[in-house]
Amino acid sequence: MRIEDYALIGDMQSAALVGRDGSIDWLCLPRFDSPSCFTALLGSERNGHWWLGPTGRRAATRRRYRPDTLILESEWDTPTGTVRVIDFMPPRDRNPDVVRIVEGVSGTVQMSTQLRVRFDYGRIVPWVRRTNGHLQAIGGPDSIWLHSPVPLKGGDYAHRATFTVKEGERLPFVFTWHPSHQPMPPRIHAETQLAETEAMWAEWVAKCTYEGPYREAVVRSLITLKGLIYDPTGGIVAAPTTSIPEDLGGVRNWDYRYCWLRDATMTLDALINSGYLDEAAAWRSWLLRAIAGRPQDLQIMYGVAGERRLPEMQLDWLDGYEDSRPVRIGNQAVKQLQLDVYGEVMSCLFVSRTSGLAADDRAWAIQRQLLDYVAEHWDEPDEGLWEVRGPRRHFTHSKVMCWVALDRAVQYVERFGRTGPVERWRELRDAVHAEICEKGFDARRNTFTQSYGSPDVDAALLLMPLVGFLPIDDPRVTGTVAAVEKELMSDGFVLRYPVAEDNDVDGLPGGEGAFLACSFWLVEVMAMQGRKEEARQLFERLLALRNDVGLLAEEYDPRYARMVGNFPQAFSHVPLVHAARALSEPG
Ligand SMILES: OC[C@H]1O[C@H](O[C@H]2O[C@H](CO)[C@@H](O)[C@H](O)[C@H]2O)[C@H](O)[C@@H](O)[C@@H]1O
Repeated sequence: MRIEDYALIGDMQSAALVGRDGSIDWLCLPRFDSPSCFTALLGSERNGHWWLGPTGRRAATRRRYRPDTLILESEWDTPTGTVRVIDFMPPRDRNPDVVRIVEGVSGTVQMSTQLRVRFDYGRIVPWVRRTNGHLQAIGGPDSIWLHSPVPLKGGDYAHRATFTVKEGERLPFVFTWHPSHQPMPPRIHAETQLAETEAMWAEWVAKCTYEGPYREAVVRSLITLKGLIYDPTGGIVAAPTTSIPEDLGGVRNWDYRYCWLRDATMTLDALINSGYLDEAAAWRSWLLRAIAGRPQDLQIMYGVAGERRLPEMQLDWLDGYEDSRPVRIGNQAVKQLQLDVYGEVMSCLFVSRTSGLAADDRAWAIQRQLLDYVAEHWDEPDEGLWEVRGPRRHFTHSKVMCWVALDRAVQYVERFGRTGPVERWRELRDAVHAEICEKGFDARRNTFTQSYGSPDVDAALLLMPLVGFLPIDDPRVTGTVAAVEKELMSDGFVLRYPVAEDNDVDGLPGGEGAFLACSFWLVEVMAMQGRKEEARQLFERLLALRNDVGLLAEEYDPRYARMVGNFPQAFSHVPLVHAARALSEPG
């Protein structure tokens, strides 16, 4: 199944991917980063899945989300009638549930279901038993119950049923996880949960303040971003999946089920600009807990509750998505130095305050500590925002974001009357600016470069005018944008940096697709340059890459005309929201 054949359902603690054929191929419970119980996405059905659809198994005729919700409706037209399956995960009171309601739309349709639960990322075949007609699968710490309107029969380590649904009938299936040492959880009422889930989403969407063009795409992106927030703590995952490859058949397979400071702050920027301040407040509290301690211990990412150890492992029993191995869990990049995150955190906290979030003395105390760290370490080489696994370098973008950290600190003091060594920050800000313009700029080619003295450009340089480092009409910015457009375009979309089998920009073998965030950044830059028509055309080409339910992966590979990388990806949906806003501005 292609990445774009999946839709997302979730309960803001975890999420599932539902294929066009009605198969749930990915689900981690109880949290985003828990071991999965359905892992067909990264292996085969034998690694766990739950299929439900018309007998014979085929792709849905059409799918959609119920307007302004994360409730999926898949419909199949068959020779005997039309059937709809409504899939959702109700926001949790206690145990996580996946609800699937089969609804007869017209005629009579024969349906089938097949359930293979495999705990621990597709490895543990559970012990399955039936109690009062309900099915329980139990293995190690995990247990699930399936309450179904039809009995499922076991065989070949799977459970199956075939049944018919007539026009007007509604048959609810409820799948509930709980820790195996606890008793069977109380059964939920599917239809009540459906009504409540729909009301919850409608209420959330009603708060959206965005009224500009492309509103439908913006709202779908905002709902997707909200679905990536771990509600109990306010942490935000970069994506709900691991190891969907950036290079089909290759090794660029990473676990994104964690809270990157970079991705999370960018997500918040999009939400704050669209009227969602509660999420910013929850994340600021998450941040204060996660990074509490010594500033030198700050990590670039954490678990959703602020966990610090995210050891990277390879799951050798899984074949990988289209043979893309290894499948990894955990992420070794947690140990990297990425200086840009200081600028992203400072900028996000500044924007939160200017947007109306109440002052918090603890937040300012932490910001001062972060500033102390920047002041001491800004001139060191780092791994940069792309998390290269090669040697550290003086990445120009990292230095620019150190400038942002200092700049926002100065503005914070000026605007909100906070105290701090503002004169020292001003001087350092100007010194950082001068060094970047001297060492990060190639006057001969009239472009900033990926790192000091590098022959390459990098799409992250597009952020320079967007963060206010230089004005949009500065000739050095104009030259850099032109260089990115000349050197990094692939089929009209933007690569993050040059990647080829024979170069070593990121220390990894293989190539990759166009990075969607970078393509959206170019839309914003073009709009700022007054190239509105070109910007609009690129934006609409990007919108056309979204799948049938409006979702984007991390990258798009023009070689195969397919989405690649983890899915759906916050880093792609965030700049979509910003780019739409940029297109709505006059001028
Ligand atoms: O491509 C190599 C790196 O890929 C991942 O990092 C990317 O995803 C992060 C989460 O969205 C994002 O913050 C980062 O900017 C991207 O480069 C992966 O997590 C890394 O381990 C890997 O080295």
